[in-house]
Amino acid sequence: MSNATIIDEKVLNECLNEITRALLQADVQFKLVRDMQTNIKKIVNLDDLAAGHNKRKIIQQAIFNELCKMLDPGKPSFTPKKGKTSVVMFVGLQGSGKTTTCTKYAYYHQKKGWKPALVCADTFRAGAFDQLKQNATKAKIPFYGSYMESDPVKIAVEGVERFKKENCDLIIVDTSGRHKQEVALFEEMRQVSEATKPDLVLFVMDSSIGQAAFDQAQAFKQSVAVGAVIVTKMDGHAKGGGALSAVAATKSPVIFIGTGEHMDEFEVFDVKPFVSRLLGMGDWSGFMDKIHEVVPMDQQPELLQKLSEGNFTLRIMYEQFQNILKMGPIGQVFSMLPGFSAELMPKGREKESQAKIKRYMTMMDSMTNEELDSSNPKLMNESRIMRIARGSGRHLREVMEMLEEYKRLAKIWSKMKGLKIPKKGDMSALSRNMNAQHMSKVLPPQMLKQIGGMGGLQSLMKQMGSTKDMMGMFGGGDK
Ligand SMILES: Nc1nc2c(ncn2[C@@H]2O[C@H](COP(=O)(O)OP(=O)(O)OP(=O)(O)O)[C@@H](O)[C@H]2O)c(=O)[nH]1
Repeated sequence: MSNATIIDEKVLNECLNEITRALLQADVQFKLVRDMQTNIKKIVNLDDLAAGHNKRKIIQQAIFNELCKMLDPGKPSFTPKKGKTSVVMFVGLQGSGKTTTCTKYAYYHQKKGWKPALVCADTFRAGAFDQLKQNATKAKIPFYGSYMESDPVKIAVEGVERFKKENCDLIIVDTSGRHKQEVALFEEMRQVSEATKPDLVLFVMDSSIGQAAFDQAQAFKQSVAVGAVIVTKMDGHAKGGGALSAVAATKSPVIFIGTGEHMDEFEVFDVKPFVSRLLGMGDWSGFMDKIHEVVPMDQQPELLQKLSEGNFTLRIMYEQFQNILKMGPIGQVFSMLPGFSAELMPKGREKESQAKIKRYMTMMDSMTNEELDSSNPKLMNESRIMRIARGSGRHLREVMEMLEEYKRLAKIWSKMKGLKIPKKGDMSALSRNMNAQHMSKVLPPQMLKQIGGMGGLQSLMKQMGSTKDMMGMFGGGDK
C-alpha cells in the first residue's frame, strides 16, 4: 500500500489480505481476524472519503486502532493498591511459566515498595514448592508452602491468613497446573478460589501455544473468574497473537508479559508496541537464496568470538553498520538479519535507514575507546551522553535513541553467548560446535517458521553439510 499511487478497492483488499496473513501467522484466531477485516471495511469506505483525504493514513490508522481495540476488553482489571491487602491467584497449565511469573510479579511490586508474599498451593507437581522457595529466597520474598500437606485448599488458606496477619499487601497464590485442561484441575482451582476469595485471578498463558489460545483461555474463564492475563515467553519465537485470543476469550486485559527466564524479564503490557510488533512481520521468502549472494563470507571470526563471550559492544554495532553501508542498495537484505530488522531498516525506506545509520555512526565517532569497547550499560552516564551529543552536533535525544538501539541489539545478540568458537581458521570444528539450538536462537522467528521450526533447521543444516554457509548470514566465516 505504501508504494501504490492510487488507493482503490484493490489496493485496500491486497493490504487487508497481507495483514490477515501476518496475523494468522502470528497465531491470532481466524475468527478474530475475519471480524477485524469486516470492521475495517466498514470504517474505511473508500467512496465516502472525499478527495484530499489521506486515504493511506486513514487505512493504516483504522487497522492499528482495530487491533488495539481487540486488545482492550473495555474495562480495566482489578488493580491492587499498595498498603491494602489484596489476594491474587495465579492459574494456568503446567509449563506455562506460572510459578516463574508469580515470583516475577512479586518482585516487580517489591521493587516499587510493596510487601508481597508467595503461597505455593501447587501440590500436584513434585518440586513446585522447591522452585517457588528457591525463587522467593533469591528475591527475598516471604513464602509459605508444605512438603507434607497434600490439600492445596488447606495450604492456600493457611498461607493467605498468615500473610494477612503479617500485613503483606500483595498475597500471591500459585496453584497447580496440569498438562492439559481437565476436570480435576478446574475443580481444584474452584475450591482454592472459593476458600481464599482472591481479589484477582490471573491467567498465565504461554505465547507459543498458537491457535489453541482461545479455547484454553475460555476453559479457564469458565471455571474461575479470570480477571487479567499474563502472556509468557514473548522472548521466544511466538509473535504473541494468542494474546488477542486470550483477551477475546476471557474478556480481560493482558497486564504483563514475560520476556525471559530471569526475575526482571517482565514488562507491563503496552498495547501499541505490541500491535506494531504483530504487524511488523517481514517477508522472509527467498531469504535463504539471497543471503548467499549478499553477505561476504570472509568476515570477522573475531566477531563471533566476541559474541560468544557475550560482549556485544558499541564497537561491534559500529562495525556491523559499516558492513550494511558497504553493501549499498542490497543492504536491505541485511535488514533480515536478527535485530537489524523492521525498526532499523524498514522496507522501501532504505535511504532514510542509511541516513539514520550514518547518524548513529557519527555519534559513535565521538565516543572514547573505553565507551566503544565496554559492554556495561551503566558506563553511559548523563555527562558522557551530553559530551557525545556536543561532540557530534546531535541532539541529546538522538544519542539516547542510538543507545536504546544498541541495547536492543545487544539483547538479541547476547543469545550467541556460550557458542564454542574454535581457533581461527578451523572452520570444521566451528561447524560442529554451531548447533541448531544456537541458530534457532538468533534466527528471526518468521524465518525459523518458514524453514519448518527446529526440525526443519536441523535437516537444513544436515543438508548443507556444515554450518559454514549459514555462518555467512551473521557476517561470520573463516578467513
Ligand atoms: N524464555 C522464557 N521462559 C520462561 C518465561 N516464563 C517462564 N519460563 C520458563 O518456562 C518454564 C516453565 O515455567 P514454570 O514457572 O516452572 O511453569 P509452571 O507453569 O509454573 O508449571 P507448573 O508449576 O508445573 O504448573 C521454566 O523453565 C521457566 O524458566 C518467559 O517469559 N520466557
